[in-house]
Amino acid sequence: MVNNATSLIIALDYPDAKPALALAEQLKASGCRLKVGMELFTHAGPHLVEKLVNQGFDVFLDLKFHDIPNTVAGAVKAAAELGVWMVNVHALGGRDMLIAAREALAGYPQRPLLIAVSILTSLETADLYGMGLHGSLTDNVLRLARLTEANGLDGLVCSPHEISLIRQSISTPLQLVTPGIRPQQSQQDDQKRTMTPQEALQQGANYLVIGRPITRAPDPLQALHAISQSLTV
Ligand SMILES: O=C(O)c1cc(=O)[nH]c(=O)n1[C@@H]1O[C@H](COP(=O)(O)O)[C@@H](O)[C@H]1O
Repeated sequence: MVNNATSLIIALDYPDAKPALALAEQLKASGCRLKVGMELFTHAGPHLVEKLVNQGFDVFLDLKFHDIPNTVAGAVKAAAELGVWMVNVHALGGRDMLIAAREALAGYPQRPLLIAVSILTSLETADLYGMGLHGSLTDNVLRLARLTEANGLDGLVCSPHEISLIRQSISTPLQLVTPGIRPQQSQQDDQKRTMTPQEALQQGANYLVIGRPITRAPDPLQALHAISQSLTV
């Protein structure tokens, strides 16, 4: 088990099952959780998700559902039936969609955590203007955080930069899931709102989603251990 492993969600963003299963094998004793996103899911499908669940991993199924309420309700049920630990929808799907997703999971004795994506960590204020979303980036994240809280979801995906504002403004202890995690000297890639793992935990993130700094490292386990070490100092 690595330090703070249960806060780490490793994004298995691979083009097929083979490298994903190979990394999962290396991570078995680490205590980390795994994320299957749309690239891997579209290639490898629900069978791979079940396989990881059966190996004992907590799996975050990150398909960011964003559709009409009936369709999203059916999709989150399908995720629950795969036995995943966490599933997400876009908060921009709106109130009725969020309620439909929550209600769809209500009957499952061991339901997944239902998390809403606020504003993607690859976006900044100028991008929001282009999409017709006015106000500052933090105004938009906070508005979606309030919508998420009001409709009874378990948590929110946001960047670590918004954590303290959300914690100050919202009394419900939402589970805050933060991608855009970059160790010192890592490439930013397509992420625009980033923070180091240590700072993100200090800000109060519940979970850190980390992909390429581990999966694209020459030695992913060594990269994970370096991140883990940085969390203890
Ligand atoms: O929902 C997500 O997980 C997510 C939301 C978001 O706003 N930004 C974001 O990067 N993600 C996911 O988090 C992971 C980040 O991967 P890296 O940028 O490689 O660390 C990817 O799998 C993204 O799909």
